[in-house]
Amino acid sequence: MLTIVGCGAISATVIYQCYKQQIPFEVLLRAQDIATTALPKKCLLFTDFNGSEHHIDLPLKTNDESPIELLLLAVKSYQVEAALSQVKQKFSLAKNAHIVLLHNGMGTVSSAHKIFPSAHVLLASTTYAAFSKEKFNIIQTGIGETVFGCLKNTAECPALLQGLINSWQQASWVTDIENRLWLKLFINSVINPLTAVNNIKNGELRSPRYSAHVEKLIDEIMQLSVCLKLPFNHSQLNSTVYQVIENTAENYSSMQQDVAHQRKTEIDFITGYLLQQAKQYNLVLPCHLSLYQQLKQVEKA
Ligand SMILES: NC(=O)C1=CN([C@@H]2O[C@H](COP(=O)(O)OP(=O)(O)OC[C@H]3O[C@@H](n4cnc5c(N)ncnc54)[C@H](OP(=O)(O)O)[C@@H]3O)[C@@H](O)[C@H]2O)C=CC1
Ligand SMILES: CC(C)(CO)C(=O)C(=O)O
Repeated sequence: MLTIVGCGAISATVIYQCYKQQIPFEVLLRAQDIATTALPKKCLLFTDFNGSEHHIDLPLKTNDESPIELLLLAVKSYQVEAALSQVKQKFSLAKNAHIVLLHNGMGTVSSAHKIFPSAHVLLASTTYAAFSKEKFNIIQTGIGETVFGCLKNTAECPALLQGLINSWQQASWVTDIENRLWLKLFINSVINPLTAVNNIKNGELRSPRYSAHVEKLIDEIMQLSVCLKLPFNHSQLNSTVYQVIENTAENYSSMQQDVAHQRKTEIDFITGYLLQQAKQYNLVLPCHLSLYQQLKQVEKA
């Protein structure tokens, strides 16, 4: 059984996939969310990319009768540690259980190992897009690709997860998840804070006004990429960043939206993680550091 923590934009995307393909799943919600009137009849309203509405019953996990075999967390990176601690307080994990961390940014694996030392930690990344209109009312805005894998490529895909992947045309198990997460983090570290501090859509980064700044951020990323022995080169990274800017030109980045709605951002797990890694190689990344500090000021205000 797949156990899914929360029912936000991306977890609902996975819940919808399970519902469509009749894959057994259960959902772990906070006590206050179960009690709230915002969850009528324990049902999720999911509007798919074509605009069709689906009322999906949420089978809630409320007791510890059967230990968790496969736990999927698609929560904000800064919520991972607290969510895992809450799971640990109430539920047990099966021997050989797997935990899948699906979020933007990096740096949560150590928390998962600390809280559940004997579980296998898997990672995932998605380019699907969705947002919460309100609690348990999710609108899908983009169909993308979801990849799953294991750090250092040391484990095989567990059967339960393979079942989900087999039924999901736009999902796969990959052997280079770390590189993919780094690439996503590099892209996010350019687009997200720049659009957030300047309060602009992604597409505005194509303007000459921002090109020198984007160039400097990419130069600094390349210095870290070389230290980490990642297989990226400057022109490839540059064209990938501009391709994502082009593809999402009309969108506001998640960080711009978080700032606009006065929510906490994932900056500590994107630029913060980048700076932390750079420090280990005595690398200073002045442009990223300055953008990090600006974002922190904006977040505070
Ligand atoms: N939305 C998107 O289009 C995309 C998002 N991502 C990434 O995916 C990750 C998830 O994003 P998204 O789905 O948008 O975020 P959401 O905030 O919509 O979803 C997270 C959900 O998990 C809930 N939650 C958090 N902690 C717990 C807990 N301990 N117990 C139960 N529920 C919990 C949250 O509740 P509450 O709100 O009450 O805290 C929220 O409903 C992020 O890293 C994001 O950057 C990546 C690609 C696209
Ligand atoms: C790719 C990008 C920048 C799209 O907006 C994104 O992942 C985000 O907004 O978090």
